[in-house]
Amino acid sequence: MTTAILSVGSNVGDRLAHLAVVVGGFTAPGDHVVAISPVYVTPPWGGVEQDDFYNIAMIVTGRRDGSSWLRRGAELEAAADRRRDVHWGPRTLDVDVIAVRDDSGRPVFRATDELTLPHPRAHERGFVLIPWLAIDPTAVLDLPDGSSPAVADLIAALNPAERSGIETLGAEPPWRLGAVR
Ligand SMILES: Nc1ncnc2c1ncn2[C@@H]1O[C@H](COP(=O)(O)OP(=O)(O)OP(=O)(O)O)[C@@H](O)[C@H]1O
Ligand SMILES: Nc1nc2c(c(=O)[nH]1)N=C(CO)CN2
Repeated sequence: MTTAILSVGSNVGDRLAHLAVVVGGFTAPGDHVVAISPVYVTPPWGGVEQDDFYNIAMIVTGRRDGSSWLRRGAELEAAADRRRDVHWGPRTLDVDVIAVRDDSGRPVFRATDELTLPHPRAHERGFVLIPWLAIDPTAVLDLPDGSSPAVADLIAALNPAERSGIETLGAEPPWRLGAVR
């Protein structure tokens, strides 16, 4: 049994419906959605001019290792007709595995092209950190060097430009809001 933090984003088509594919997508025996953040409207990160994203963070548990969380994310991306065109460009659905813990709560580290854990750019992305903090106010990002910066401190350390413009969506999403654990 592992616990994963997922970051989910969409900026093409029906953004809420695409996020809902992931919210409802952990149906295998043993999978459990522990928490879902509010939906945040976030300006595009990474320098490509494109529409705003809707982003959420989720905490999920299941009988999966890191690769299996990544594979399930890719299946759900495919269900939303995700195409890989422009690097950091527009997409119907993107599922990133931010961090994984084993059943003893120990962080899982990986450094392969297929899967790097924790996600190597998580610490610099307001669209990942702000939703994550909303469902786990004591969250830390365990790093391979042994440090564990608090997500709240990583947000405080962001360039204000990386933080500004990230707002919760006013409308209620089509699933139950908030931390569910
Ligand atoms: N922690 C991770 N979460 C998701 N994908 C990862 C991770 N580590 C490595 N990858 C690999 O990254 C590849 C490219 O992913 P993708 O096309 O979604 O990149 P991106 O979302 O454009 O950029 P970024 O990786 O910066 O979020 C995937 O095929 C996957 O194998
Ligand atoms: N705001 C925002 N910007 C992004 C996002 C995202 O999910 N949200 N995903 C990207 C590719 O991983 C690139 N840029």
